Amino acid sequence: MLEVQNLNFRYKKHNILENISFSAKAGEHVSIIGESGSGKSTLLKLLYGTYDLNQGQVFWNGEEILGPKFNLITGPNFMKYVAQEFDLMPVISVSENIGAFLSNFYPEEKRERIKELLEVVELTAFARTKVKELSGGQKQRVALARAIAKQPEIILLDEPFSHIDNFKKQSLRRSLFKYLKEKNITCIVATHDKDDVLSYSDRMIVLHDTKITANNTPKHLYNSPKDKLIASFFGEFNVIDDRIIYANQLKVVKKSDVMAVVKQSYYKGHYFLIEAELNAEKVFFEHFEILHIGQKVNLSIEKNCL
Ligand SMILES: Nc1ncnc2c1ncn2[C@@H]1O[C@H](COP(=O)(O)OP(=O)(O)OP(=O)(O)O)[C@@H](O)[C@H]1O
Repeated sequence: MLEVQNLNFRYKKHNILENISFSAKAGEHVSIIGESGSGKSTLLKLLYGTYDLNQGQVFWNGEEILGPKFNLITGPNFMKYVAQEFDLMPVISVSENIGAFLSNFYPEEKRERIKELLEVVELTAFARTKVKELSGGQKQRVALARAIAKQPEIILLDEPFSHIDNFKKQSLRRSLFKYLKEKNITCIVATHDKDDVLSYSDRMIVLHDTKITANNTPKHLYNSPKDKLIASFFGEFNVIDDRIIYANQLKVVKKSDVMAVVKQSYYKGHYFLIEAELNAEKVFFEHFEILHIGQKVNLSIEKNCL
């Protein structure tokens, strides 16, 4: 179990994180979200022992994770951290990078393990390719495979799919997160992407203004976003009578007391996002077909919680 107790950290005089406390059980998947610059990457680095804390403590199964003042080598061996800049060896192959920290005493097992890892990150076809010849997304996949090669107890992922294209992202996400759950590896992910969170995270921690402002299940935070920051993470929304109403909760109906004028329709694949004007304010709603500029529509709020 990871336990973070009253962590405080500043870069020089600039407070980045204050009074951060949370825990994560074995096998739990926790997402850290927040605006750019809110301290997500810094928090992961602190969990890994990259810097000394100004205050507070971090424990894994009761063992304290200490910073460079107390450790020559950053990062305990039960923990792996995949940074946004992946630190690979460019002139050796994908397989050699993935196997770099695996024991050479059992060559057959090592080969099998590398094969399994190449499958998890869908890089089997690139096994012999030199890392310097890979794209950014392919390098990121090598870094992920290398991090899980020795089966850590806990893995820290900083925007793990940021360089990976949409074609691959969905299947890679399913494959990696399923693998971590099966192996009971605790996973802490800093992300901007709701698709990393909604289907996979047990908990979601929101960082804002140096503090944790929410720590709950994604389902709870989606259904009851307590502020605009949380709602905006999940999608387009409106504030109507001081309530947050997602665009997909506002419906066009035959009759209602609320009339809006369509300003724009945005094609989204299986629906259109409609921007309209209601009492001189912008509103957004989803509709199954295009609506034309100037068209008047009646709207109604429909709570469609799962
Ligand atoms: N090495 C550093 N020295 C000084 N300030 C830093 C350093 N690294 C980050 N910061 C500052 O700390 C704050 C938090 O940065 P951090 O990278 O943790 O945010 P983030 O939430 O991960 O952002 P993003 O989503 O853009 O990756 C920012 O204001 C940043 O400028």
